[in-house]
Amino acid sequence: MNELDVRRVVKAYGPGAPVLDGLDLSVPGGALAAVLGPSGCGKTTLLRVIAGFLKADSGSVSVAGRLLGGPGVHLPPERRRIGIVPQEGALFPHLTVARNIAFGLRDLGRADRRARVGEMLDLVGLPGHGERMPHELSGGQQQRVALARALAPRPHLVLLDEPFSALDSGLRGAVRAEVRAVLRESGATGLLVTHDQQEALSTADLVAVLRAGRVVQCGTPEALYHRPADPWLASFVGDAVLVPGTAEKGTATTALGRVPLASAPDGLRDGLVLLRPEQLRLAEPDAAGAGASGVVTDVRFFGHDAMVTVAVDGLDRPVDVRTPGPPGQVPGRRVGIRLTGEATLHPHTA
Ligand SMILES: Nc1ncnc2c1ncn2[C@@H]1O[C@H](COP(=O)(O)OP(=O)(O)OP(=O)(O)O)[C@@H](O)[C@H]1O
Repeated sequence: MNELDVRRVVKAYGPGAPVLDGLDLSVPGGALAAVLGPSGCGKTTLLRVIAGFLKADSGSVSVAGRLLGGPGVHLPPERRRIGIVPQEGALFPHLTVARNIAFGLRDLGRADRRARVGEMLDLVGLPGHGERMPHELSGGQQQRVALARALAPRPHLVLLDEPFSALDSGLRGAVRAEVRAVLRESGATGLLVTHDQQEALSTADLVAVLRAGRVVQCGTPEALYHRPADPWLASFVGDAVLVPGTAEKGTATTALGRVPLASAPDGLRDGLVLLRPEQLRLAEPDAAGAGASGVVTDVRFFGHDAMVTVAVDGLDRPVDVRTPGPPGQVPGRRVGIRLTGEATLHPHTA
């Protein structure tokens, strides 16, 4: 199985703090991993180090057990067997779709090249489009051709650098799903760089969040969302409700009620309890099971759901409750709150 292994990679552009500061990242063969982080955190730098366009100051990069960059080793990009799907304008505008896809297949004979281009066009759902010019395709079709071009030489790893950012939002979801399906079918390992949390959570098997030059957490989308390493990360990947609480025997007691803990640092008793707004349910103020009550201060309706802000008795800051469908609430109404699921506990200082 193919596998990407990035070990303790350091990369600085100048005398200041390094952009990558001892970064570790492993991606199992066949998985699609997303590298997610705020603008300027070093995502593109990491991609360029893996691809071989940049040399790391120290550390190593291996793919499929082969050392590509490390002490005394720096293979050029064309010898790394890595495919790249860049942001936009990815295709050579003066070449047909077939010639774009055949670009990395110069080592094959004519007949084999032709056959491989045909296979790739089928794989990305564009059979018969080989003689078109890139400008004759939609944005989504162009990205599929870019993916076909990257996959054609059978790379061990495909790097996707914000490949959906130029697509309008209506098209983005569909193209993402197609790209994911094509990558699965090809069996290639993928690394998708994005600053879009929804994209990372909905598209990737694994999400690695970058901050201050390191991966702060790498896990499945579910683990990242429900067991975030710290409150910053929790807020970065979604909406978070943070309330003070006390832990005892795996359960936290808060002003919102009691909730089982999915994780807590060893020995931590008092801290911040982290929940997602959809774990809070509105109830009648005196309903059985309601752990708290308060007054609705704001209601925002998003169509598929709504966010209801509640000033809870005993809490300094209001909390957000996500409710499905029309909220059926108005500011000023008194409501109860019930907690569901599990929470995580974090130190106050985190
Ligand atoms: N060639 C360069 N020379 C000097 N500094 C650079 C260079 N390239 C990037 N940087 C700096 O390194 C940091 C990380 O940049 P990088 O492009 O890797 O971040 P990113 O996470 O991809 O950001 P974005 O999401 O905005 O694309 C930034 O502070 C950037 O200004």
